[in-house]
Amino acid sequence: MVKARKYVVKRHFEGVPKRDDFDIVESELPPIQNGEILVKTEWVSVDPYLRAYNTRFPVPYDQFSYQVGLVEDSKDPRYPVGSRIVSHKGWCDYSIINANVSNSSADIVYKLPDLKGLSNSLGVGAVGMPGATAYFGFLEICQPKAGETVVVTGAAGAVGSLVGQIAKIKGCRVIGFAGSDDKVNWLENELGFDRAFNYKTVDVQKVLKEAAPKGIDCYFDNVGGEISSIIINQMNDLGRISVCGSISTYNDDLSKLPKATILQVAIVMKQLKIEGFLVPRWRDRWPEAFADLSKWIKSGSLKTREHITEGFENIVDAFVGMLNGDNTGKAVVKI
Ligand SMILES: NC(=O)C1=CN([C@@H]2O[C@H](COP(=O)(O)OP(=O)(O)OC[C@H]3O[C@@H](n4cnc5c(N)ncnc54)[C@H](OP(=O)(O)O)[C@@H]3O)[C@@H](O)[C@H]2O)C=CC1
Ligand SMILES: CCCCC/C=C\CC(=O)/C=C/C=C/C=C/[C@@H](O)CCCC(=O)O
Repeated sequence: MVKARKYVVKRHFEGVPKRDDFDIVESELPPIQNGEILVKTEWVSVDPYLRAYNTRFPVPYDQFSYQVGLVEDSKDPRYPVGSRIVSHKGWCDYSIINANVSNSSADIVYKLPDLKGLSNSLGVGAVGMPGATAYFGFLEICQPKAGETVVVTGAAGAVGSLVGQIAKIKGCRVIGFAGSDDKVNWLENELGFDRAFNYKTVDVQKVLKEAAPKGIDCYFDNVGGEISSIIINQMNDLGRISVCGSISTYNDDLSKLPKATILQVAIVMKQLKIEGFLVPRWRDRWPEAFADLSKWIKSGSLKTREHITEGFENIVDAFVGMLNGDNTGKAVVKI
């Protein structure tokens, strides 16, 4: 018998999530049946969508998220003992998975991609869902061309740091916004962003006029809110905006936020293309992204950084820390 622990969300979050919004539930797992695998969690992901999706589910619910795990027992020949998988089993230390049974779009399980000797944690980061988000959300929606100017918000995070570097690989000029001077230094001095700014301390409109004198062709929007309105109003005709997320509002009551009428004139007059997306749209094609991303990481043209929290009992702290901006690069928890 294996003793397993999992986080259960017991009440909807109000504002910033709290440790007391969760219970840790312990149980003894039964022996596995035909078609099942027993998985020991090694890396757990904490992501903004866990906050954004919270009110969509009745409580209590098991906290889902991506994780990388080691197969410890197997009655499914596709996933032998000793192999590693990525699943959406979330914040638990052991789980039993039947990859043949899918009750919802959240029942995700696939073999950990070939990481060519890189850390397995990349399976929930640059070679996982956030990597696919940056790759398809930017390349498919922005359709960048060499020489164009690209702006990225949330630029020092899991998705944003990859988008900026992919844009450089495609020959674009890249400007990033992030929430601390250390993050700005990392973007400019290690990742090769042409310019980066601390959105908490600069006049965004002013620095953009100076850093993008020819205007902005592509905007990858991770944060929403006022900064996005300022950026969109400085876009060139026929510019493309990929709306990935709006983390600046995830802890807010949306009914109390101002409406963004100021954007509509810019969208019409500049003939902008603005498109939101959810990365599962391209799930069949994620392996394409993973092949390019792992190749770029191995060759040194794409750099990754992780903000690692240790310990199952510290997952909520890691989650809240990520929402507060503690992370540079991908926030992950080592179990
Ligand atoms: N559409 C889709 O399919 C997907 C969308 N996403 C979205 O992409 C975005 C980035 O996700 P991810 O890379 O995983 O997370 P990050 O690694 O970027 O972590 C979140 C970051 O958000 C920033 N942040 C927090 N509050 C604010 C605020 N009020 N204003 C501006 N920035 C803030 C913080 O950085 P800082 O210090 O710079 O403020 C923090 O580090 C999110 O909006 C997420 O929901 C992610 C995956 C899939
Ligand atoms: C059990 C619920 C999850 C089912 C879908 C399974 C996997 C999710 C996935 O791969 C990635 C999802 C990312 C979503 C990101 C959304 C945010 O950026 C925007 C959310 C805004 C909002 O809904 O308020």
